[in-house]
Amino acid sequence: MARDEFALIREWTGRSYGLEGNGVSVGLGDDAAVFSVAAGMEVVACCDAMIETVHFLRETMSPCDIGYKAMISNISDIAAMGGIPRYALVTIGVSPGWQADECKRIYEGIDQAAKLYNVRMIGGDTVATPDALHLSITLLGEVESGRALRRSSARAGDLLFLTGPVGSSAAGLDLLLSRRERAVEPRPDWQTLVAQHQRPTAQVEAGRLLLKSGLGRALNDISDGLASEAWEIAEASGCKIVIEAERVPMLEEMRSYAASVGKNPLDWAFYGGEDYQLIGSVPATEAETLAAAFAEHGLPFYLLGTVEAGQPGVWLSEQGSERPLPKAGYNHFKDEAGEDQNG
Ligand SMILES: Nc1ncnc2c1ncn2[C@@H]1O[C@H](COP(=O)(O)OP(=O)(O)O)[C@@H](O)[C@H]1O
Ligand SMILES: Cc1ncc(C[n+]2csc(CCOP(=O)(O)OP(=O)(O)O)c2C)c(N)n1
Ligand SMILES: [Mg+2]
Ligand SMILES: [Mg+2]
Ligand SMILES: [Mg+2]
Repeated sequence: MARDEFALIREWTGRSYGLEGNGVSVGLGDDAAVFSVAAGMEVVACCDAMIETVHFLRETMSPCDIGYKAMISNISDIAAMGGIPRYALVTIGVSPGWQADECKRIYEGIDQAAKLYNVRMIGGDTVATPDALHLSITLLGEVESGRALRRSSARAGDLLFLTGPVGSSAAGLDLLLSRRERAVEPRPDWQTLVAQHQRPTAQVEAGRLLLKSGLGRALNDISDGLASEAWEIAEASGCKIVIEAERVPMLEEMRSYAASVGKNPLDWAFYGGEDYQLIGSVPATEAETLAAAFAEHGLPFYLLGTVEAGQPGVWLSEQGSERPLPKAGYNHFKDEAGEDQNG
């Protein structure tokens, strides 16, 4: 890409360049951005990256999808704190083989998600990388002082809930990756699964409802799989979590695709990841009120288990018996057999 770095930044970030107002006193285009938060609010900040070959391949995601999903994974982490996403800082590492036009489309994806969730890009960094495309976003948001929803807040006597179906993204990825060797045409309704993988949604409205209603306790977003995120809550809160297998919400399209490839759909639900639904806990006495509040806002809400006193861990209740649910999920430094690749 024989082009000038500064001209490229102008081209890719065009709509955000120099934008001020609405809490931003210095926007994109200076050494750093300057913004303020409203009285009574704190800043909530997170950072997630997407790397070619690890988070996407050219054949699984278009440039626009890459930008969009990188924003969603960050917006989802703000949602999981009960916060309001506000400002984004975007770092792109461009490797040989990626054209300026493709990078522009990555920024179009970023822009689409930003518009949908009311986020403003206020800066970033542009660098060359030797091997694969890197996209890293830092997202800044606001949350009512002292009220962020933590992973450590689950208590014995709570019920466990989910804001939507899980396993769809992993099924969509499986569909995309097995495209070449598949003998039969995929069913048209399975396209929903591909869309869940490429263009997930972040549950900001649900996170805000949980915080504002005062009914939500622990909260976490599902990036590495239901099992892994439930384990994080159990360990941070010092509680035993029991998940009822038959209550785990899964799309009908996901079940039918899993059946067609001889896969147990629960494996994708527990260990797939990238669903960006929220998993949390609510005091059992408040669960009905919370379910009604979700229904009133037209938001899905599924109860799927209990939080109990006991050794921190996650158990699966299936056909009347309980067994430990392995603490597995997507892990950057382990292979599929669970071996640590770094020794
Ligand atoms: N390289 C790092 N340097 C500093 N903090 C990190 C790093 N990687 C992760 N963290 C922090 O560790 C925590 C867990 O990160 P992660 O598992 O990626 O969360 P999530 O799955 O919600 O995105 C977060 O507080 C995150 O900010
Ligand atoms: C080509 C390809 N292979 C595998 C995956 C699956 N995958 C990659 S990263 C990941 C987990 C989420 O990423 P991570 O960086 O751990 O996000 P975080 O938990 O920090 O939000 C999953 C399920 C994918 N999306 N694309
Ligand atoms: Mg992360
Ligand atoms: Mg998270
Ligand atoms: Mg994350």
